[in-house]
Amino acid sequence: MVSYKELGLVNTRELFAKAVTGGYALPAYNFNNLEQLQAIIQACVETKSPVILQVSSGARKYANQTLLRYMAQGAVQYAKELGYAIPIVLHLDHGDTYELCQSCIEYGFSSVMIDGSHHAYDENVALTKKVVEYAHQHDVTVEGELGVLAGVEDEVSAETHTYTSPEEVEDFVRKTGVDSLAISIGTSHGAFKFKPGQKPQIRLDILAEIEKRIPGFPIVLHGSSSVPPEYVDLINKYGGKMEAAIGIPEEQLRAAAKSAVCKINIDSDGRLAMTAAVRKVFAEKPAEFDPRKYLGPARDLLKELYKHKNIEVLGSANRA
Ligand SMILES: O=C(CO)COP(=O)(O)O
Ligand SMILES: O=C[C@H](O)COP(=O)(O)O
Ligand SMILES: [Zn+2]
Ligand SMILES: [Zn+2]
Repeated sequence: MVSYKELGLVNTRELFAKAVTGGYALPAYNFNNLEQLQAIIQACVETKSPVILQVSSGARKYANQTLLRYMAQGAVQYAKELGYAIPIVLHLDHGDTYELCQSCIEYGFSSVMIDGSHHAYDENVALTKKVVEYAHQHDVTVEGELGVLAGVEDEVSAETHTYTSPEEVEDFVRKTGVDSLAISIGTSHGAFKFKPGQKPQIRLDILAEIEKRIPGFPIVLHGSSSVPPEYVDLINKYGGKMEAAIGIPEEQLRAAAKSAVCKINIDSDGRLAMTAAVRKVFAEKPAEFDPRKYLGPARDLLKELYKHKNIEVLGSANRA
């Protein structure tokens, strides 16, 4: 058993309490490699923002869970070296079993998500409650989920959104004891969230209804990339093919961040930024073959993106 506390990581409890009262949201950025982690930490140190580092199932398969864990734990020292000790949460994104959550907790994660939203309600309650009981023994915080996002998620795909039903949230939170709740209000994973011609719109009315039922309770939004057109244009300009990629407008996320939404998950925007930067180098300098010469610019653009998110969208800058 490795306690996250000995590693200098923090759980989400106090950070979420401050974010709810302060009217901002914490960034939850996924990472799979060194350059992404460097960009996240540099951006959050420079903007003095607390941060949630997320490890997904895809990341565990791609990069190895142990390696990612040591990297995130090392980030605590890295931030200090950069000159400012920001609060860092190491979070399991979309945990699907009790055993996985347990193993992450034993190896120093400070927060886990148990995503039981694909199960029947009662099974979701039972699974989430079981994870909470174990996690809380170690002062690890737990995110649950109610409602199903459209699109592909951990190889499971849903055609349409099943919006979170506001009637269920109070019962779910009370029965499970979760620390935060991910909801479905029209966001979705990936770069193709809306069809061309469709108005990109999330259901802030459902969010307001949910907040009425569980006032001040920390809410999480998944699938919250904005898919900046400038990145899509760069990708297409330099040989890519990503027509019709559409995300969540930033002003809607800004509005959500001011409410009880206190964690906003962003992964795809980072993928787009890196892809755009790498494609540009490949197109302009075809003889380049040192990975640092294209991953470096990718890291720089990524850092710029995260600083923008912290300052302009989430409001998490200067909250560390
Ligand atoms: O929700 C996410 C990770 O859990 C990421 O969402 P995006 O695909 O919109 O970046
Ligand atoms: O939930 C989705 C995240 O964007 C991570 O996805 P991934 O499993 O492909 O790494
Ligand atoms: Zn889910
Ligand atoms: Zn997600």
